[in-house]
Amino acid sequence: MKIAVIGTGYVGLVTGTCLAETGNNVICVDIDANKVGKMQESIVPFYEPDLESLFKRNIHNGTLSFTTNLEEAVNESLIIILALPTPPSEDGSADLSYVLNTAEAIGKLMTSYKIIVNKSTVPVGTADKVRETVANYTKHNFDVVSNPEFLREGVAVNDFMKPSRVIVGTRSEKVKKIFSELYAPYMRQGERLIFMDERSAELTKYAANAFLATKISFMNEMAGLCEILGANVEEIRRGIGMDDRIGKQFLYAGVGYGGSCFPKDVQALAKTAIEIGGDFRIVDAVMKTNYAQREKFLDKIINYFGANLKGKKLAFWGLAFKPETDDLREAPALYLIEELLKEGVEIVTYDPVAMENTKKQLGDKIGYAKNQYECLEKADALVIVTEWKNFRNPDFDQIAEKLNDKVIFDGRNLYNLERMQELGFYYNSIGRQLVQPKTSN
Ligand SMILES: NC(=O)C1=CN([C@@H]2O[C@H](COP(=O)(O)OP(=O)(O)OC[C@H]3O[C@@H](n4cnc5c(N)ncnc54)[C@H](O)[C@@H]3O)[C@@H](O)[C@H]2O)C=CC1
Ligand SMILES: O=C(O)[C@H]1O[C@H](OP(=O)(O)OP(=O)(O)OC[C@H]2O[C@@H](n3ccc(=O)[nH]c3=O)[C@H](O)[C@@H]2O)[C@H](O)[C@@H](O)[C@@H]1O
Repeated sequence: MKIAVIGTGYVGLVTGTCLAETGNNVICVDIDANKVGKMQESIVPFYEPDLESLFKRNIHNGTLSFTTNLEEAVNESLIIILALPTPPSEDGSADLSYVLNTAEAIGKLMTSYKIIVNKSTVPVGTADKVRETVANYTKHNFDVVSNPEFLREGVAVNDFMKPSRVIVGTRSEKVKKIFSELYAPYMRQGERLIFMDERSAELTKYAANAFLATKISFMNEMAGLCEILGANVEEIRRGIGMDDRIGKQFLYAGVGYGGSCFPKDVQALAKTAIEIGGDFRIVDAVMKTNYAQREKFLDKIINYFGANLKGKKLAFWGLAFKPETDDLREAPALYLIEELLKEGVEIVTYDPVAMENTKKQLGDKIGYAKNQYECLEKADALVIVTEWKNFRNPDFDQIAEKLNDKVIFDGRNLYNLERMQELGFYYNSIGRQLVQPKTSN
């Protein structure tokens, strides 16, 4: 099928590449000429594991191409997928200007029947707004489909190629037939393809993200209880996760969820509830807990140093909002760094892939180490914010040797408490007992 994907971010480029991989002809459009130039030279413009080989293969095969020219893409395609940003507006609702401006442009440019697909995360009623907008500018027939995306950064290709489900919001039988064919290569006998009305599809996306965020905030609250009651949140996680009704995933306590989606989508859902005259009390609590969680972690560091905080040097392992991505949007590390800088703390960081993006944001306000051990040189404590694999089993002798004091604040519970006790570290993690070096008397 001939497909245009508008917006080549994490969602658009992965979608375009994976659709090309199964034999479609995909033309990707982006407003950012610099980015398009890179992609035309076969350079993937961001870090996403497993994307590059598919991306290069399909460019080479001629099934994947890039342009800044929307008209060309609209003319050549039957299906036009919008994978555009929907950032939070000042009041917390989703900003639909990218989607609606593009809908207007498509309406003006189209010269035959098109299927306009919304893959961006958008509030209920957006499909209707897109339909109205396009209709204002064209006399040609078209359908508008809500096809929310559930991929995760870091495993995006796998999530697209083997989706847990694909939601297609449409009432058109013609579109259902076309989408059954389009998604057939990614389905096991089609049982994961779910058709519903557009409004339900739009709300399903928010329900999924808000529910996952709720699991995380629940566990973060539980971690707070564990610290006071002398329990271990990792045992609670294992103990409840074995129950299939609860499930093992998204039960990891930490420094609070970040990323470009959970914070904005949970907030947008709360805003939707307010707009219709109600409120969504659970979602409000989820947001509060999430912000409190990173503040609590910050307080642990501040309280440890007390009056001596100013002038201390801290080593940060991890900057991205989660491992396997260079995305810093709403990354808890950035919040912690900004707050500690205000306290006069010196910060040196290491992240396997997010350093370049961090430099763009923070410049020389912080230091950037070549590797995780250089980062520790003469620091007063190590702060772990992202659970990259290479932080999981480090050389503790080097850590002890390089740090001024054997002090670790671990926002991701990477290490075993007994081991840290044996090694003589001060080790402050999440929802587990504080480990302090034994004092000899
Ligand atoms: N990042 C993720 O993991 C997921 C994101 N989503 C949703 O998908 C949507 C897109 O998200 P991301 O891919 O993260 O965004 P992104 O910010 O990574 O990429 C958006 C792209 O659109 C381009 N763009 C902006 N205006 C344009 C225009 N008028 N014409 C053509 N291109 C334009 C930008 O230059 C950029 O390359 C959002 O609604 C998001 O909530 C949904 C599922 C997962
Ligand atoms: O709408 C979106 O954009 C996407 O948002 C999330 O994907 P993503 O933001 O890439 O990352 P997640 O793996 O969900 O992690 C989000 C945040 O939650 C945190 N998290 C996750 C799981 C957990 O148990 N504990 C926890 O603190 C992570 O550290 C991270 O900061 C969803 O998982 C995707 O299904 C969805 O498509």
